[in-house]
Amino acid sequence: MPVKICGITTQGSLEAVVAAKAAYVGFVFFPKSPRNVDIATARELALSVPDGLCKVALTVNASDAELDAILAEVPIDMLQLHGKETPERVAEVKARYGLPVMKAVGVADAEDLPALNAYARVADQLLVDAKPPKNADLPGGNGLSFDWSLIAGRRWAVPWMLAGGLTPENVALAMQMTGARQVDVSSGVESAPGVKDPAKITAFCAAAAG
Ligand SMILES: O=C(O)c1ccccc1NCC(=O)[C@H](O)[C@H](O)COP(=O)(O)O
Repeated sequence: MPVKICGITTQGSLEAVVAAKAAYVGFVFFPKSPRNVDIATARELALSVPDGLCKVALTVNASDAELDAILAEVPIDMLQLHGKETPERVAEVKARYGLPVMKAVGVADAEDLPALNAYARVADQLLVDAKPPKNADLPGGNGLSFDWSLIAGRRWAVPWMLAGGLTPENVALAMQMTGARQVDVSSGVESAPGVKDPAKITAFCAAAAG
């Protein structure tokens, strides 16, 4: 299933992700997030992920020391950089850790689109997400959509995922309107901030599969 379920914090929700045959599972390392996991918890969860499900570590403007600490303990397959990391920093992280890097880019209007081309030159994947509101506590995971027509029919040099305010109810339309072949969700499969709902995970993956 071309789906990333982001912000998994418990074994129960991880089981739902596995059962729904998602392709990616995301662990959030950002203390302000209701989905934050500490390294020990992430390690325990990641060790129980079956082969074939890509384990993504999501960080925000992380230093080398912070990334070193995560990667020393948690078996991670991909890094998601969700802060203000520059293209140079993306390239540096890729070279230092030898892992695929997905760069999240926030979109609110057409002025945000050129950044996607710049990051496509250095990242392995793009996450095309809604731009957070000004003064938001979180740079992602806000349950907000952007105007999908802004990226309708657009393509980049690397694979990309659509994110931002997706739900089991709107994901099929979002994929149809944008041409996205991969999608990412967090709030849209929760019953409360940080609390994943297994039934919504199942419904989301089924709706994304078409
Ligand atoms: O999810 C978080 O709490 C989070 C915190 C800090 C940076 C990024 C975060 N989430 C990034 C994601 O990949 C989300 O899945 C993506 O922004 C979509 O979120 P949502 O609109 O809630 O589905």
